[in-house]
Amino acid sequence: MDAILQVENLTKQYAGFMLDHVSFSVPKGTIMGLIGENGAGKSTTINAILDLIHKDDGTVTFWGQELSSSRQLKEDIGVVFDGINFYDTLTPAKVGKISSAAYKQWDEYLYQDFLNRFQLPPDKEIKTLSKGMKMKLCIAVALSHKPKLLILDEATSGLDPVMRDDILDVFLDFVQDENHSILMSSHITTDLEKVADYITFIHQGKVLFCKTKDELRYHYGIFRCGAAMFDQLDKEEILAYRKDDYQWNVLVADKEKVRRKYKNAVVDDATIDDILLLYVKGEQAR
Ligand SMILES: Nc1ncnc2c1ncn2[C@@H]1O[C@H](COP(=O)(O)OP(=O)(O)OP(=O)(O)O)[C@@H](O)[C@H]1O
Repeated sequence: MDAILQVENLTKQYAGFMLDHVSFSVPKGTIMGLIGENGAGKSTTINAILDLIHKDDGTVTFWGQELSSSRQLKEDIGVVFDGINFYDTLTPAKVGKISSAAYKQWDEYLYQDFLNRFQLPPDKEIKTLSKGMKMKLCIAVALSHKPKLLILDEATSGLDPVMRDDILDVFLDFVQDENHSILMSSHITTDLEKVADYITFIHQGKVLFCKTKDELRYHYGIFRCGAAMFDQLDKEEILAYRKDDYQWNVLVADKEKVRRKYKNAVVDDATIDDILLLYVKGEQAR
């Protein structure tokens, strides 16, 4: 697997929280979704990857190289956070001018195209833009310096569904070039269901799993059953479970096997939200 980004044993200790030996990699031409409950450690992971916070341990390599002061690496990585970091009195046009001086690979034509596509008025001060417009501006800037890797931390959260859909198409276009990849954290798991190739689930500072989205979609399922059936279940087949008022909801990694083994079993497909909820709010079996 040819990885653009490789994270190995990334560790960061805060009082009351530890990012604990987080490892995953983002292959070329793919989108990696980072999911997890509030406070799971997604932003800490992204900040440590980008060297914005000091890591206690672990290595992060981009194209097989550790992030250093290398200017080229900074050109090659586009970053968007949930929050704007441009001065309020700038306008999108001025941001373009500043960025063209800051980035060797800046493509003004592409930037103007994004301003049009995202319906961003070039001459309005940033302080007068809505949250979603500011977010679109950040995405336009990140893409216009022609990075090879985009790192997005909750970058689509302020956007309405129509604009999110447009932006997701932009992301899918971006990874059509097989030398490009995206790492994106999001609580909007339906967005990840649409675009991600892989999902890394961080729970309480640890990677719970890193899997292809198709494995989750085609193999994971939720077995709904009563107490008697639950007691009979082979515990090896259970990933996590939770009891509600009427039944047991059991997350299984191979829904077809369970369907075959337990006749008349009700086994639903599992969405990423279902998986997250069962792991976070339920009991983990192994
Ligand atoms: N600078 C800091 N000092 C101390 N603790 C911190 C600091 N930054 C983050 N934390 C703690 O680290 C933990 C993980 O936070 P982080 O922001 O990485 O979570 P997250 O998964 O991105 O959450 P959310 O989905 O809410 O954005 C939290 O308990 C948070 O309080």
